Amino acid sequence: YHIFTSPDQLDSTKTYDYIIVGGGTAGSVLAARLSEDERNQVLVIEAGGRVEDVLAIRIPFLGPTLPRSQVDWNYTTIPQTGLGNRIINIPRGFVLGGSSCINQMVFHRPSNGSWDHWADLVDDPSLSWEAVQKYWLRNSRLVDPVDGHDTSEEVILSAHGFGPVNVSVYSYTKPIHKSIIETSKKAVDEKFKFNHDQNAGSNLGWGWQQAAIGGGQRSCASTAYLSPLTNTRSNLDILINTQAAKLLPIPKTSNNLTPDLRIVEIAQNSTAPPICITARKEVILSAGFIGSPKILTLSGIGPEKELKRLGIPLLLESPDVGANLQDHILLPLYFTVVNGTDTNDELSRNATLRQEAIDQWIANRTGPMVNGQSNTVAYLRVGDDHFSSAGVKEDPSNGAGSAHIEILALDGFSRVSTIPAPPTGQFLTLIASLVAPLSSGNITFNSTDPFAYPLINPNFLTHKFDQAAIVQAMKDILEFVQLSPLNSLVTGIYGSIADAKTDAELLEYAREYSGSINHGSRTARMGPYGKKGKGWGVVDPSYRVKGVKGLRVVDASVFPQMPNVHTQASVYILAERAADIILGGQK
Ligand SMILES: Cc1cc2nc3c(=O)[nH]c(=O)nc-3n(C[C@H](O)[C@H](O)[C@H](O)COP(=O)(O)OP(=O)(O)OC[C@H]3O[C@@H](n4cnc5c(N)ncnc54)[C@H](O)[C@@H]3O)c2cc1C
Repeated sequence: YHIFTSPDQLDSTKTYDYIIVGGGTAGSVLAARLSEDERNQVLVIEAGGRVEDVLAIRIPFLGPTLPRSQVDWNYTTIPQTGLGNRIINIPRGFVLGGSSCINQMVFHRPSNGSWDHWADLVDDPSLSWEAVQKYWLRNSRLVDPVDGHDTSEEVILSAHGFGPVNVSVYSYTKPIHKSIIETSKKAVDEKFKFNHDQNAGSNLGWGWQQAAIGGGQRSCASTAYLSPLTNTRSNLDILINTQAAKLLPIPKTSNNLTPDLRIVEIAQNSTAPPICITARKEVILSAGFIGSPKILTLSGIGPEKELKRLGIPLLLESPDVGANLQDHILLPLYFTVVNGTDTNDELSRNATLRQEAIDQWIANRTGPMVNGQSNTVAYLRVGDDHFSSAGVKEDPSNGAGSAHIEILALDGFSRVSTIPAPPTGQFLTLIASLVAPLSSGNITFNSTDPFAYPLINPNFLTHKFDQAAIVQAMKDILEFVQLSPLNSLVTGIYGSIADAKTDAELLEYAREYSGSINHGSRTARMGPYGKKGKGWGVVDPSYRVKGVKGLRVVDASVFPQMPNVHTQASVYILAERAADIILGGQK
């Protein structure tokens, strides 16, 4: 493909069949797949720069250094009433490959029942587990960890595919994680049972964590889908460092009143003169759960009241644009472990050790830098009484095989909260996450400047169910660390959580220390064909924006309901499916 850094480098006589706005996780998949047919001329417009320019993207252990760096959009929420009015960081990848290049690489597809539930919600069987299986297989593949250890007890090879994203389990497994898995294998309580492969249909129980890492390097949308095409695909152009501001309708040539939104207005900053490019076939928005509703709104597609307030002429009333925002919260609980246990604490504290590890990684892609931060993970359900006591009639998850809460195990004191890392000692961090939240908010805007930041309000921890579920997650963690053999490694609880005895005190701790695990979604939700208006979604099951022509949205904003796992694999699967639908339509 050709890469351009400024719009004036584009050949002004060249035209494109497809314009993809946002070269992130979904956008990179679409760019690679749509350009497989050499008759298609494809243009990607990406706000950020190139992955190759940032070493920390490639080194898995350095993942946590990427948020708040130059490859992050650096968004924040408005004050969150459920979290003591704190403002929460919302990182998003500002780079070709998007958030897949700055995320923590955990790689989980939702359970089999989740997909079937989504298919029911949007009334389209082509979203069922069985129907999307081919997209899972097409997207990722299991590779050996760099230490070459036998993984047959850790994953089920036959559940995995042959796609470009490399996925592996941890190398050089640490004693804490061995102990966690041993504990789960011995646990009497079903909820803590060992799961041989959390990507094989059921996510529930403890398992060895799978991460988008191969050959010791992060495998993201950019390196997996685009890098292999660097010297091929003359029909793919990628324009970086450039933002799409809004979409404009093609001037009408007939009495057809449906707006045809194939003109993209782009600019490099708010003072640069905007340039318009027209797609012959379609524009696809893949600008993420913040970028896509923003572009729709600035183009006059959104809730009428909101557009009026902003003074944007209404093109199409679409009440769900920017609505239904949900995210998963993250809450770390810290434990001291037996003195001298081999954890990552020294690596995190000692700059010389870290540099040596980076040098080793650069020399031969081995050593501690080849791993992400977590290594074992559990997905759990809460009891049905949690629904009724919160006044909830339906199970908030995607069904009986899906989780409400997650526990991520990190060896060492993880720097994911405002609690300062202690200068000495060895730690285990167990992060509680709510993966089936009912708290829901929105994205709104207070400016028509495409470069202005929106108001992001996930309304974290405002729903009664979420409050009960996070307390349950904390109790589950406190129960698990007392089980054998893990209880012989864990020596105590660290921090003020040790004093929390009642549910109310546990909830207070959660309000004080929760942040986002960065799974924002649903701001241009998918709904069934034919149904329009509030609650029926922004796009149909073929990702077409309802009520206009020439425009689809393909990214995390279209999830019909939150995945009850980490979100990237769902984005990849939905993007592979979108490419298939688009290419199928042109045959
Ligand atoms: C710090 C962090 C940690 C995470 N950890 C995990 C994890 O461990 N496991 C997991 O499964 N998921 C994780 N996630 C979530 C997951 O990465 C995202 O859900 C997924 O990557 C979203 O994909 P997307 O295509 O919707 O958006 P993105 O990948 O964010 O892509 C959107 C792209 O559009 C570009 N863009 C936006 N606006 C414009 C515009 N106006 N013009 C041009 N370009 C634009 C952006 O720069 C970006 O490249 C994490 C996310 C973050 C940020």
